[in-house]
Parts: sequence; C-alpha cells; structure tokens
Amino acid sequence: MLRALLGRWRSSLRLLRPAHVEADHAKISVTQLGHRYANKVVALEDVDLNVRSGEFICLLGPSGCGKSTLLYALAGHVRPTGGTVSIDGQPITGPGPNRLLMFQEAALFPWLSVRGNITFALAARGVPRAERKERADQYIRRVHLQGFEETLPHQLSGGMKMRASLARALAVDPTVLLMDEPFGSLDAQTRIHMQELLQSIWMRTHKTVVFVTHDVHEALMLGTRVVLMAPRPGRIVRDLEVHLPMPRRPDDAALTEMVRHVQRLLSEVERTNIPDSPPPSRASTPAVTSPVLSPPGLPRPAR
Ligand SMILES: Nc1ncnc2c1ncn2[C@@H]1O[C@H](COP(=O)(O)OP(=O)(O)OP(=O)(O)O)[C@@H](O)[C@H]1O
Repeated sequence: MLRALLGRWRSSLRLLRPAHVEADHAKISVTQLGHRYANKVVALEDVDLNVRSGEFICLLGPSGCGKSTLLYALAGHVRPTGGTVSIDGQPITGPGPNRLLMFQEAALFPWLSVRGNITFALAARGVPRAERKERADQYIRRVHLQGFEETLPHQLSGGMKMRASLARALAVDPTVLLMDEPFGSLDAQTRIHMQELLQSIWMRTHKTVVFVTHDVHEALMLGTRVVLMAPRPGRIVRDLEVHLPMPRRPDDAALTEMVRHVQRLLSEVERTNIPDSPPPSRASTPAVTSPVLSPPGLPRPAR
C-alpha cells in the first residue's frame, strides 16, 4: 500500500520538472529585473525569466512577493527601476497593443451590451467596422455567451461578466495575455468552470499567457509552467514545467499529488519569510531548492 502510494507520488512528481528556457528562444525575456517603489519597498530583485511563445505561465507565491509588480512591468504599467523586459526582442517602455491586462473585475462598460463592449474594444484597436460584429459574435460563442449578445453587464452573473471580459480580451488578439488573479472573486464552482473554459480556449489558441494566482490548485490546473516567488525582496525561487496532459481534470490524482508538493514548497517559502523576522539573505532559502520532498506521512524517498 505504502509502496503503491510512494510510486504514484514519484511518478506524478516526475511530471513536474525544472524549466530552462534560453533567452534566444524566448518570446518574453526578463533580465535582472528590479523594482523599488517610492516607499523604498523592494518589490523585485534580480528577476530573470524567459517565456516561450505559447506557454501558460502561472506566477505563484505568498502575498507581497511581487507577482503583480512583475505582471505590471510586463504590461508596461510599472517602469522597473532596474533590468529589462522585452517581448519579441523589443524592450517594453510602456503599455502597448501587443499586451492585454485582465483583472479580477470584469471592467465592462455598464452602458454597453456584451457585444457592444467587444466591438468597442475592436474599434479602439482599429479593426474595420465590417469585421467587428462577426468577430465579437465568434468570441461570444467561444465563451458560451450566445443569446446574451445584447445583454447589459448588470444583467449578467459574476461568471458571465468574466466570460464577456475574456471574450473581449481574446477578440483583440493580443500577442500576450496578462491576467492578475482574474477568477479571485468568483465562487468555487464558477471558478472551476472558468478554469476549464480558459484551458479549452488556450488549447485551441496556444496564446502566450502570464497568470497571477495565490491558488496552487489553479496554477497546476492551468499552467504549463509554475513560477514560485518569495517576498522581501520579491524574487523567483522555483521555475517548474508541468508535464501533465491537458485537458486536466480538477480532481485528477496526479494533479492532487502535485498540489500537495507545491503547497509544501510554498509553506517553506513562507516559513523562511516569517513576518517580523529579519529578512532572509539570498543564501538562506535552501529548503526551497531541495529537489524532492516527502508528502505528509510518507518516508523521505531515496535520492
Ligand atoms: N504602488 C506601490 N507603492 C508602494 N509599495 C507597493 C506598491 N505596490 C506594491 N507595493 C509593495 O510591493 C511589494 C510587492 O507587491 P505586489 O502587489 O507586487 O505583490 P503580490 O505578490 O502581487 O501581492 P498580492 O498577492 O498580495 O497581490 C509589497 O510589499 C507591496 O506592499
């Protein structure tokens, strides 16, 4: 029994491997990124991250580890105080049409219908009038909102608003989709539905996505890569490729094993960053670099 459990645990963790992406092969390249806010908080220090075209990256970590700051630096909304960020070899100096940032709030115009919100965004991006309605309706179908084209946002549920917002984001076809905890305010069931929808859309489009979340299960459900961050100063401590086939089921056994493993890594990150303890030196986070950990109640496997 124990041997079977251990075998299952080992094989699921083999699907979680360290990521190594050369800068030459990267769509997004972040080099030695640092950001210190005006209040002297060091939100990011020495962050290096290369993202291939078509990857779904989840930034995961405790509150305050700089996930949003990194995302906003990619969006061009934060001008980092050190290092560089580039997309397709072009340095980012401000917001641009090749990136789209989505938040927890659907941010729909309340006086425009679902279709109106999408066609407005298309018009703002210079899409010819003749194409707008057809393109809007195509993405409305993709998020399963057909029949609600003329509905105003206040007549939609939270999940439907988020689907409309997702349709709008996809319709403008950005090179990179940046998502800051987009499903954070949804109830558990709607959140799972949104994850499944986003996953199925990603499988069709292979859009490059950078997705911020606190939720380990969400990160492993969606990500082709999970980047673990730690605070004070905000930095990357683990970068793992998730080789679990898609579509993923929320209750899949291998996924559940991985969630436990990554939760343990995260709690080690949190233990080395206890509030009111002196900030850890960069060399004092060794636990996070230990390659294999035992799940609770199981012996530590031989290396
Ligand atoms: N505009 C700002 N001015 C000053 N400090 C800021 C500002 N925005 C963020 N910070 C600080 O920078 C650090 C990183 O914040 P950031 O929001 O990027 O982290 P996060 O990992 O996204 O956190 P959370 O998960 O809670 O959203 C935190 O200590 C935060 O207090």
